[in-house]
Amino acid sequence: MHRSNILCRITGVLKTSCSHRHQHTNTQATIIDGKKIANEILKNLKAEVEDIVKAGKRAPCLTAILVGDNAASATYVRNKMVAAKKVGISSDTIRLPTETSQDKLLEEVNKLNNDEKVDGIIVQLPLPKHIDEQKVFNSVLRTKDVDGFSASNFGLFSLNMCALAPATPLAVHELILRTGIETKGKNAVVCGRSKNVGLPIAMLLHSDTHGDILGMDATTTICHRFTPPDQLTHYLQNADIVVSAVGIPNLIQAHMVKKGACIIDVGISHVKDPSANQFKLVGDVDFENVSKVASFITPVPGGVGPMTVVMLMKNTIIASRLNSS
Ligand SMILES: Nc1nc(=O)c2c([nH]1)NC[C@@H]1CN(c3ccc(C(=O)N[C@@H](CCC(=O)O)C(=O)O)cc3)C=[N+]21
Ligand SMILES: [Mg+2]
Repeated sequence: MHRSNILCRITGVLKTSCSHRHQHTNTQATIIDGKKIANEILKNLKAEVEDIVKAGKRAPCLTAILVGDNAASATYVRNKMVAAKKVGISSDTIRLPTETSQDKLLEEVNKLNNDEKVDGIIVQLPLPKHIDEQKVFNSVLRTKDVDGFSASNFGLFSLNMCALAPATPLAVHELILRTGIETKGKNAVVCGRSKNVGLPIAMLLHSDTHGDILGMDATTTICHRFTPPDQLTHYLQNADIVVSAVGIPNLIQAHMVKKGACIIDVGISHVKDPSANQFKLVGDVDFENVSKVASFITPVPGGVGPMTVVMLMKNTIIASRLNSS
């Protein structure tokens, strides 16, 4: 009984996607301007913070812990602090040396857990090799875990029960939503299976949209390092939505992409720019060529990155409500 229902549904999906196959004649995808959308949302968040302050409460507060001297991490944390300032969230960065012991880091997190003035805690990744990242994330108080990386938040998220979901998946969700494309019953492929990014993105794409649940009802496939190249191409050619979070420049090429697909590029790689003799930021997607096949595409930089920062601000505001009630 159940099985035949499922088969009917699958057949229905196949019929629909064949008869409505996109006849794209335009040659250029719409570029999703993550930076612009991020700035719009930041304005709304600023108004929310103003309301909190008007109600006589202190402004939400975000504290980041940055271990070591990774230049990229310092940039991302700086971007988060700039965004916090824009919306009126107070913020602080605790810098610890690379050789900081795990116990010392856990102690720092615990201090912030117990500090009533701190609403959100970020422990910036990557951490030095001698530290167990998941152990540190699990030590962050659930209601202050604005990254949503703790086992308790991840578990709740998987069950559609969470208050604090991870920021990059939320960013991807929001960008897809704002394209206005249909996601229900569409084929989505996520490249990359990291616990912080790829897996929770797949969780949002596949899950249902009942009530306040943030799902997208897409048929979702996760590809990863053990997906053979020909299979990766096979899955991608059938995908209406592609989210790539791998960190391999030009992994996603035009011939692999279905015409009219929506492409969300979460990759971040720093590659040497031969013309300027400096490093530049690139995603996983061959942007120039894929944008001739896709219907929507995010640029790197200026796509998912700025939206991730915004979602972190949104989580900090949610956390401030959780912590004051
Ligand atoms: N605990 C933790 N939480 C994170 O959310 C987290 C993390 N660790 N570790 C690293 C990744 C990466 N990440 C980014 C944030 C902002 C940009 C961003 O602002 N990107 C800009 C440009 C950045 C630049 O100029 O280099 C853009 O794409 O336009 C990118 C990436 C958050 N992460
Ligand atoms: Mg980006």
